[in-house]
Amino acid sequence: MSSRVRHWREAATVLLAAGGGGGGSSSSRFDYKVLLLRRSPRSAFLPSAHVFPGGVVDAADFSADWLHLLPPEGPLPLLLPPLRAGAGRAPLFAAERPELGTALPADVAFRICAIRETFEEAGVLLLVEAGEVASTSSAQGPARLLAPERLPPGPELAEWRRRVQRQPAAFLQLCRHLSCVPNLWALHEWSNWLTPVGRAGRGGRRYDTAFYLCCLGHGGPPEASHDRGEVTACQWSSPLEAIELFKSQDIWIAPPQFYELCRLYNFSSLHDLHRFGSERAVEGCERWMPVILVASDGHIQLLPGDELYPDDPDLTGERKPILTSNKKIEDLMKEARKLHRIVARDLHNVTVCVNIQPKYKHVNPLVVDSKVGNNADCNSRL
Ligand SMILES: CC(C)(COP(=O)(O)O)[C@@H](O)C(=O)NCCC(=O)NCCSC(=O)CC(=O)O
Ligand SMILES: Nc1ncnc2c1ncn2[C@@H]1O[C@H](COP(=O)(O)O)[C@@H](OP(=O)(O)O)[C@H]1O
Ligand SMILES: [Mg+2]
Repeated sequence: MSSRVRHWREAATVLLAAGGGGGGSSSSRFDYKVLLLRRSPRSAFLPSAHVFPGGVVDAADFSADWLHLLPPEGPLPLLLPPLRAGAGRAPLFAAERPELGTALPADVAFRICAIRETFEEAGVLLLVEAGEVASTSSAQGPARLLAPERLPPGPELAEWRRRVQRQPAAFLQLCRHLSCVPNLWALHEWSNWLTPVGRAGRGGRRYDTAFYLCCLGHGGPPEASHDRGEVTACQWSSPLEAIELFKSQDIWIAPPQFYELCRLYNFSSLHDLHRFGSERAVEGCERWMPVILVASDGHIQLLPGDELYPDDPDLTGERKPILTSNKKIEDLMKEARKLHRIVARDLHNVTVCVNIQPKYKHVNPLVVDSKVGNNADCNSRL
């Protein structure tokens, strides 16, 4: 066993975007939709929140058995494009995990985790035929799902889903049974968020979560079904629809997911989003832990690069995890020149304000709500 003290769990999630159905409204700015899941009100972390599919990584996601999937065809080729020299490397991708023995590289294991969780939580299987792995390339455009005739009949697939929920190692058995491989190549490293200290759920739950982008073309968004347990609803929405549902208080989206939806807002076309995400991924990313600054009339989540972001943020909560000010948000905004922050005036009045250059060739979020015009220095408005 590792002697590492664990202050958080490691997790993976996927921004699953799908288009290509040709059935989208012509008045929509977007030709794709993104999958959001509502968490159970009984969840110990983010109850009832809308999030992307995802969850905690399991030892089975790191299993060396994945390397020998599908004998006698041979080892699963690890064809993930290498990161560019000098790329950002978030700690969860670089960590040694001696407790797992000979294990898969973390950027493969976290992809398997995200794909497994998407099956468990939404019933969507992001697999590729084993025989097609060698010719799978993101340069070909958004990914395809398996043809429906390659899947087991509905009740059998539902039983596999329950088995995987009970025992994550069953996911490898399912892939073996179908002669398929998790489509690692369809997932593109996008970002990495660590739950702020002051936002731990029941039992101190915090998550260091790898966020991937996956764009699916052809045939429109696949049917997603919740599991009546951990997840109580599934919906495909354009970034604008999701943000509007949040603003109208129909749904509540946690700040990191809100930030990422505002980034997606830059892309109205699935192909542009896919091209950007797949080409940018070789730059890697860094871990972001928001630091909470409580003001007199709301709170701000400071992000790296903001002039108020601490030089030495308290990752574990042993020093000063939450900052406080007796000033109003408006004053804290007026005084600042370098902004990278999520401003929450209340639960549903949330704005991302950023005027710094994004690192790792990323894109800044767009500010979607013109009602926040009183924020002087946000980079862009709609
Ligand atoms: C995938 C999760 C880590 C959930 O794991 P689970 O299914 O419960 O095993 C999901 O929570 C997630 O995607 N988290 C990513 C980032 C994160 O930690 N978000 C929440 C931050 S706390 C917060 O924002 C609350 C607030 O500020 O009001
Ligand atoms: N029916 C249900 N209602 C609420 N939460 C559920 C549930 N079934 C499973 N869960 C919770 O979902 C989490 C598993 O999520 P994932 O597989 O995405 O990591 C676990 O949370 P904890 O790990 O917080 O206990 C588990 O307790
Ligand atoms: Mg989950």
